[in-house]
Amino acid sequence: MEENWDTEISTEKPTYIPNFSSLETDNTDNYTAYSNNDITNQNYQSERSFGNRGGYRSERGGPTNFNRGSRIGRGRGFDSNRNDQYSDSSERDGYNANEDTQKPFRGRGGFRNENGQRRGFGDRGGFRNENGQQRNFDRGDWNNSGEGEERPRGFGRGGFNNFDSDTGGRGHRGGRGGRGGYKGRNEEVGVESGKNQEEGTEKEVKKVIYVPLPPSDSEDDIFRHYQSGINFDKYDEILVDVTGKDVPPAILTFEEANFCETLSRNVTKAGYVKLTPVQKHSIPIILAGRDLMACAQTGSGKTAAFLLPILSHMMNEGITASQFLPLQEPQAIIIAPTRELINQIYLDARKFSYGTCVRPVVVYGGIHPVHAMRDVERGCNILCATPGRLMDIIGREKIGLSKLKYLVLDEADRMLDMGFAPVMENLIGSPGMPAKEERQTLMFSATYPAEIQRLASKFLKSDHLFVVVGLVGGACSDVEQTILEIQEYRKRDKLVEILQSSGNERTMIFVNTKKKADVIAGYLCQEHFPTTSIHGDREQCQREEAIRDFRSGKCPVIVCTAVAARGLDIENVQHVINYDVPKEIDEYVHRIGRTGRCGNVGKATSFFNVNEDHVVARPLVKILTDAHQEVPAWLEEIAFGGHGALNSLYAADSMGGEAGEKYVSAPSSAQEEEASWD
Ligand SMILES: Nc1ncnc2c1ncn2[C@@H]1O[C@H](COP(=O)(O)OP(=O)(O)OP(=O)(O)O)[C@@H](O)[C@H]1O
Repeated sequence: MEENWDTEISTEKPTYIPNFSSLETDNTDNYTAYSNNDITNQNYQSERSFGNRGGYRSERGGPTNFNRGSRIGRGRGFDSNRNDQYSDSSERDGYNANEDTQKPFRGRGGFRNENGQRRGFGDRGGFRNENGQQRNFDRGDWNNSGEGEERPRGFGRGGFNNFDSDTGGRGHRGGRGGRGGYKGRNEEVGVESGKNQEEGTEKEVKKVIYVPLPPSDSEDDIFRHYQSGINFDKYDEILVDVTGKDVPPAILTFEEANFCETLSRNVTKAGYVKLTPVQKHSIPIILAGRDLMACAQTGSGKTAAFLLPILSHMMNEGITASQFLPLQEPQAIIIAPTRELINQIYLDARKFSYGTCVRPVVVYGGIHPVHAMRDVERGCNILCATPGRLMDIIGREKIGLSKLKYLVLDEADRMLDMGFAPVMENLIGSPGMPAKEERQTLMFSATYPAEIQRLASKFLKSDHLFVVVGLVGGACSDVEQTILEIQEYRKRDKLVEILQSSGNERTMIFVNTKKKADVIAGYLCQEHFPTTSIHGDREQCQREEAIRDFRSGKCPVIVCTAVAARGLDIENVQHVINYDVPKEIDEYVHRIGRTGRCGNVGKATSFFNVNEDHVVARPLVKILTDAHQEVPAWLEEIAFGGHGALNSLYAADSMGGEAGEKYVSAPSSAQEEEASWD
């Protein structure tokens, strides 16, 4: 799990993504992975980095020269010193993440891929290890602290440092030479000392170098929103069920919520005129001080359902942020499973608290920890955080819990599933965390598996309420769902065919593995669809750039893994394509919920490969039926017919052969590598 500050440093190797610029005659990068633009306020100047010289072999086996003869391996560097000043690097300059010096590291950049092709993101500069000793990467040092050993490898100049304690020794062996070192995702590049420079503590800090651009302060940008759609009023027809005792009556209008003037003004400026059902029921429940578990379909306004009553309380109490206190004690903590989602929630909190003294702050993995802590120090009433960062910042005693009144878990079922539950347990057991009787705990999601509902009660008061709008786990009814039965080897052509016929529609394509995300994004670029991608192996700056490019329409196609399945609210996503059907039906519901939001209509197409996906056939039929969608006869047959026959009928698929050929079980691509959450 990525969110732990330390494990984050030690994640897997980044996936290589080719630079497709040479495919375009005008030499513009469609694939934003390593676009030649200045991609962040970090002033990355990666003009010549990241290329590869050789061809890129497509899955079909044919060599595909994505980047013929691009200028590579010169390692023009970038400077992320704290003042965000661009280091006027020479062509060989490397990368400087040092906060105290502006001296750029010299990079002669080189990195060989698995085929021995040279790539160009390198540092040639020295590097100090945890003991403050200079380590010289020039000579191919390799330190894998996961294995506690140090051994030289054939890295040419430069080295590779993998602090991965979990995946240590994963054999990044050989073939990665070239001048300059390869910078592992979160390694301490250019850090003078591995010690924490804050307050002289001895705790080791593994440096993450990304400092995101502060969001725009312009009122227009803060309140920018998209229009609710033609089906917004139909939300009122959805049945709502509230379980529990002494249920506060629902409100029907914003006026009934009795928000203070500033909050009401902000709600209006955000374009909210009418409440959605989840808001009608949740707002009075939260205002009444009750614990809540709420379930409502994707895109139906759950974020405002918890933010508005919390902010209303805070504003009525005249809460103001205390600036420059080393220990901040927020009144509310909001947790979400992915970086992009928590950032989005933060932006909503900022919007609704605009013009008040309530200060929301966001901390998440992949950004510079010192930057995050400084931001917290400036005052923090609402802390929006991913789980690992939250625990870290609490552990560093930058955040105290004594004033905590609201604990919100967005995507609560995800926050309580096996991946995050231990962190959540730690959180509620943290010193100073008010007992559940003393705080208000709020959980929101579109899906709640039964076992998660049971687990949730551990976090909630016994008199909590459960609001269900529609069906628990039901898909958004505004999304037209199509399931296509298709064999694996035909998926790509089908994808291209769909994209060609859909013009410039903003499309999210979901796959089950990070590697596949790269491959499909690359393939689409090659086919001249401006495409970007987001997955857990991409650097945070690249992830954010990918979302920016998709939002702006610069890249109307984005290939995603599960990191983008939940919560993201992007205007005008017209089509979601499940290139791979997810292994869990709840994820299907979240994925297709990236379209058809806020009363707008959308469509979702899923490539159903019987060999891989038969296990979800039955729940999928239920989802389609509940959402009044057409259920293909063949899918019903798979769901409810004898499955034994299916194996032989469809087995040949994975081999690319005719049905009826001898079946050889191939490992599921989804098993190969589960898409990381962060
Ligand atoms: N009452 C409202 N009037 C107009 N727009 C609204 C209203 N409530 C929410 N919205 C807008 O609807 C969109 C979807 O809201 P939100 O992201 O909160 O959905 P969600 O239910 O949390 O979805 P998901 O389950 O995918 O996380 C947002 O753009 C939000 O600003």
